[in-house]
Amino acid sequence: MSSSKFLEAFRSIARSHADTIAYRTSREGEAVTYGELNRASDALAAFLSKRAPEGLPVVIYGHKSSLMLTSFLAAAKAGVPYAPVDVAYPSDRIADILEQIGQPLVLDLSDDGLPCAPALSSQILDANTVRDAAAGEGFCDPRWQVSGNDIFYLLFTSGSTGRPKGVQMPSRCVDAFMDYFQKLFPAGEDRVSFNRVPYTFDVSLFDIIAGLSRGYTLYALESECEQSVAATFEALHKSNLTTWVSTPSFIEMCLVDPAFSPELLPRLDSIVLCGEVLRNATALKILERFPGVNLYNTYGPTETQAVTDILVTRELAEAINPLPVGYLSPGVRAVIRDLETGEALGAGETGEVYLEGNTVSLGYWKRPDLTDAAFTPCAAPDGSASRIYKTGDKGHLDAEGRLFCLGRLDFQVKINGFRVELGDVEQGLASLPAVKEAVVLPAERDGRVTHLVAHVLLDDSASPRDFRAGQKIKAELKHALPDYMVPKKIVFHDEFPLTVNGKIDRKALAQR
Ligand SMILES: Nc1ncnc2c1ncn2[C@@H]1O[C@H](COP(=O)(O)OP(=O)(O)OP(=O)(O)O)[C@@H](O)[C@H]1O
Repeated sequence: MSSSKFLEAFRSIARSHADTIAYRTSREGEAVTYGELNRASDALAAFLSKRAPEGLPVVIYGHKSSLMLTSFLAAAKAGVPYAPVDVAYPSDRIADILEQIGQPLVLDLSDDGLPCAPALSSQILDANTVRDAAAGEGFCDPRWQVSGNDIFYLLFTSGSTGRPKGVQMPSRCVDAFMDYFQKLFPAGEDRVSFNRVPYTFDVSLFDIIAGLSRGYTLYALESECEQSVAATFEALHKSNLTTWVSTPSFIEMCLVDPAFSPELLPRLDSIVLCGEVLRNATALKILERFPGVNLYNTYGPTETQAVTDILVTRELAEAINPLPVGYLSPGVRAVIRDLETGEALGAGETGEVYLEGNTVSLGYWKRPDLTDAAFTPCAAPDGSASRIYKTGDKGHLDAEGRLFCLGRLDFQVKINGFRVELGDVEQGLASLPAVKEAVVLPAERDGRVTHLVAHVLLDDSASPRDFRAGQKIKAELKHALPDYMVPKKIVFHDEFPLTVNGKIDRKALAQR
């Protein structure tokens, strides 16, 4: 009988470490053990196996809670794909997702209820109904569980580049991800990982898949804590964290406060970052603040899950700028293709990154057009059917096989006929001594880019942020970049807005 390696690993931990806490929050007394999580997800799986419409994913709507985790596990045990939807999503986006899936069963685990028409779902079950089912005695047949090419989860991309697309991730890919990334989650007593990232963002799979298969306690922040840095720090103080998981932007926000230190997190020994560029300055600051910690840069689009990792040392961060995103997981291969000809390029040559291997998704839910545009069928080394994913990222491999991601190709614009990489302008700005970080956005009129706007954080937050400061930055930038790449407008900020996933929110910045 084929099975899910992840579920087997989780069940085995639940037997050997039944009393270990699997999930807890900063709220006193809010915790669930591995034994309880296993039992509750078995009972809910029995319920879902009768209630979930055949062939459709079940939508799990809510934020962070043990009931969310119970529901994910229950769906996988029942052989039903799950699609997490976060309460932070706007209602039209939620409606779009329900419509795209097509009348799914919805587990509404939110406090305020689903903010869109009930007619978009076949049935909506509230948190109390789900809790009652999870507290029941239903028998969970191990033969129901997802395995092989069965869809384990359906994650909708953020839609920053258009309408959200449902990435279908098969069970065998989740197993391959677990097999590889368990190494960042070494077994040990009382290991605690930071469950900060929303479940709708694939970076959360580090703690859900690698963490839960290793007996880690996932530590989540209550929603109220997420609203302020002071409350976040108070919660972190109670966390006992050993393993940090977040985007670089989120840890940068924490680093601004000197209280973010080993005194706050005395047990922290690993930091896993993913989802965005890890700047050298940030890496060095982390290593200075947390001496002895293992800092990992990891990379991967939702369509492939994370596929690279590298231990970032002080030596590496001082020697190579920008930092590599890492070595590829052994089941995955990267090919760099020329942007014009599509030809495969050699080491050191920059082009578009294509990924192929055992964690590449099957494509988008009910969108064969988009799937065909981004995925090419191919044969895996063992002869089985596989796919190559066209990432839309610019990058190169070095002679050692390390991958470098140099930004998204859709961050490329044309101004007066000149092709400009926004990432190159951002790097030019960030290399000026006065600039800590920069995001460059195109300003458009009638569908044409007229000029660039630079959004800037200054290294010294006390220095003046007036017209003259902007002129000075532009003058300095002209030494490094051609005139057409120099932004016309400089906007200073205290901090950049972040998306719910913890990435810099470029859409929100464009409104400022
Ligand atoms: N370590 C990293 N360094 C640099 N860039 C990274 C890193 N990790 C991820 N990325 C970027 O994030 C992308 C993956 O993020 P994600 O799948 O969330 O898509 P997105 O482009 O942010 O938004 P959307 O959901 O709209 O597609 C990668 O393709 C890459 O551009």
